[in-house]
This record gives sequence, structure tokens and C-alpha cells, in this order.
Amino acid sequence: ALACANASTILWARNESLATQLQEQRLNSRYLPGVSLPDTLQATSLLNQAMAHVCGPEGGLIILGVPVAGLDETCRQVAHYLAHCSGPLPSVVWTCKGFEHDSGRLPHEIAQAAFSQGPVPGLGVLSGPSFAREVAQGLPVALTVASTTAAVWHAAVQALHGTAARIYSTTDVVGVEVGGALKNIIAIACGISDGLGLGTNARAALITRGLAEMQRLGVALGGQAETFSGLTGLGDLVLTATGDLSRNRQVGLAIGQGQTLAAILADGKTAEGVRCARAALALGQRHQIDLPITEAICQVLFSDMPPRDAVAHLLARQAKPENEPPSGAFN
Ligand SMILES: NC(=O)C1=CN([C@@H]2O[C@H](COP(=O)(O)OP(=O)(O)OC[C@H]3O[C@@H](n4cnc5c(N)ncnc54)[C@H](OP(=O)(O)O)[C@@H]3O)[C@@H](O)[C@H]2O)C=CC1
Ligand SMILES: O=C(CO)COP(=O)(O)O
Repeated sequence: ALACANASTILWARNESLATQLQEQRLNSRYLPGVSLPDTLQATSLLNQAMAHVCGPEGGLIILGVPVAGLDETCRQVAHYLAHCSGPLPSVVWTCKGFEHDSGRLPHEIAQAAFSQGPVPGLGVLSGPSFAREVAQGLPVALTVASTTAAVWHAAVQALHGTAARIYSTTDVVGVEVGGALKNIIAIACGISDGLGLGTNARAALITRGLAEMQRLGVALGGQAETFSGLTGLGDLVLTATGDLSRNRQVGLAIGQGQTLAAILADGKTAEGVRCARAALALGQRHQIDLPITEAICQVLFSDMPPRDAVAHLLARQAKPENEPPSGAFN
């Protein structure tokens, strides 16, 4: 999308044969089959070459499009080259949505630690409802860039805004990241519900109570409540919970139709909700935040609870007020 908008763009892929295919055939047969990439896009498997592109006198924007599991390693590699930048430091934003599996760290915590040893660039997260395939087709999209550094908003707006994309900005990094992480788990729940044939009422209930769950945890971790009704909360939740392009929703649909998790994940596709559900639940327990849907998803994914039992368990919970006290504590 950037290259189509005439921004000078270089795409780094660590896999040499993929980079060669991107550069020579203008195709990405593994991740975006059927999409023809613009001639203006350059591709390389050499990170030093990609970094030279954004380390010149004009600076630039680095978008890290890797899963949470690869963010630490990728930031550290980028940090190594930033130390040799001759121009102004480029801004760095990431697209990943999740918590680190073992530590429960949010992406900005991973990035801050990774860049702490050398020159620290402006850091931020680019998020919102944005299936890659639709973005690549040039269809309209609205995104939010979250950063405490205004230069990062400006870099993202300058590069992305006004083509097919509308870019909003916020300082609420935590709210944006928690929304992105939890919506994947709720999308798995909605997929399971639809796979079981439980109907659209059930899906609407899961989306709404899932949003309450996202907001409770997000506020407890320091996010702002209103962020969860924005693009990176409700917007991305609706997209992922209802849109069949979602890999998290696809995982849920397949579970609801009786497939095992191992069989579903055998194709190697990224489903961040599966990877971070346990970390989300652990964070909820640490902060005494009730996350019933996330807990049910963990039971189904990792403890062999039949999905229909999980549904029965959720329905059998004690009646309670719809709106909870702001503390979000157990009641
Ligand atoms: N796809 C989408 O529609 C959207 C995805 N996101 C989020 O963005 C993040 C990335 O998603 P997506 O691109 O779909 O993920 P994929 O897993 O489909 O692709 C990830 C890319 O990252 C590379 N990668 C993985 N680990 C590393 C690493 N350690 N170092 C360097 N490269 C690495 C992969 O390379 P290799 O092939 O060599 O493994 C691959 O090119 C996720 O957190 C996702 O939730 C956000 C918005 C939309
Ligand atoms: O985050 C996404 C769209 O905003 C992509 O969702 P999936 O990772 O479920 O495909």
C-alpha cells in the first residue's frame, strides 16, 4: 500500500527465497497469494540494505510486521543498525497484537527493553481493523497509531494517511495494545460459537461481553476506557469476530466444527489469540480481573474442555449487573 502511494518503500523478509520472489516476480505466494505487488516496491533479505533506506538524511518510518514472538529479536536487530545511522533516527512502529507468551509483556515493553542499549528511536504501535489482504488490494482502511512521541504520529500520518488509509493518533499505547491482544481471543470464541451453530444472538453477546473483558483488563493495566470503543478496540473486535479472513476466527470455527487444535495449527498460520490466551489469563489473575471468556477459551484450547461445556459454563455464571464498578474487581 505504501509503495502504491508512491512512498519510497523497501520490504525486508528474513527468508531469502521469499525476498527474491517479492523482488523478481512481484508476488508473495506464501502470505498473500493472488496479489500483484507494485513495481515500485523493493524487497531484500539483507537487513543492512533495508536499514540504509531509512538511515539517510531524510529519516523515515520502520513498520515491524512480525508476530509478538518475533518482536524482541527483530527490534534488537534493528537497534544494531540504528547505532550506525547517519541521519535522524527513523520512527519505529509495530503491528503485532498479543502478549509475550511467557512473560505477559505487551509489545511496547518488549520494544522499549530491546532499544534501551543504544540510540532510542520514537516508538509506537500501528493497530486497528485491517486485514492484510484488503490493505494490499488498496481498499479503504482506518488505523490508529499510538505513541507518546508526536514525531511517530507525524511519520505514520505522512507515510500512510490520505491514500486509501485514514490514520488517527493517540497516546494510549497500553489501551491500543490490550485491545489488539484480547480481540483475537474473543474472535476465537465467536468462531467457536458460530462453528457450533449457536446463532447471531450468541455472537453479539460474546462480542459485547468480550469488549467488557477487554476494557476491564486494559484499564487495570493503565489503558484509557474510551480507547476500547475506538478502532483498536470495538473496531478490530467486530472485524475479527465476524470477518472470515480472520485466522483467529478460523481457528474457532474449526474447533466448533470438531477439529483438534493440533490439526488446525498444522498449516503454520499465525493465530495470536492461541499464543497469548494463557498470558492474558495470568495477567487477569495477577490484577484480579475477571476474564470469563478468556478463561473458557483457555479451557477449550489447552485443557480439552468440550466447547459445548464451555458454553454451558459461561451461561451458568451467576447473574450480575451489566455495568461493573470502575475497579473491575471480582464481584
Ligand atoms: N495479517 C493481518 O491481517 C494483520 C496482522 N496483524 C498482526 O501483525 C503481526 C504479524 O502478522 P502477520 O504478518 O499476519 O504474521 P505472519 O505470521 O503471517 O507473517 C509474519 C512475518 O513475520 C516474519 N517473522 C516471524 N518471526 C520473525 C522474526 N523473529 N524475525 C523476522 N521475521 C519474522 C515471518 O517470516 P518467515 O516467513 O521467515 O517466518 C513473516 O514474514 C501479528 O501480531 C498480527 O496479529 C495486524 C493487522 C493485520
Ligand atoms: O488483526 C487482524 C485484523 O485487524 C488480523 O486478524 P487475524 O490475525 O485473526 O487474521
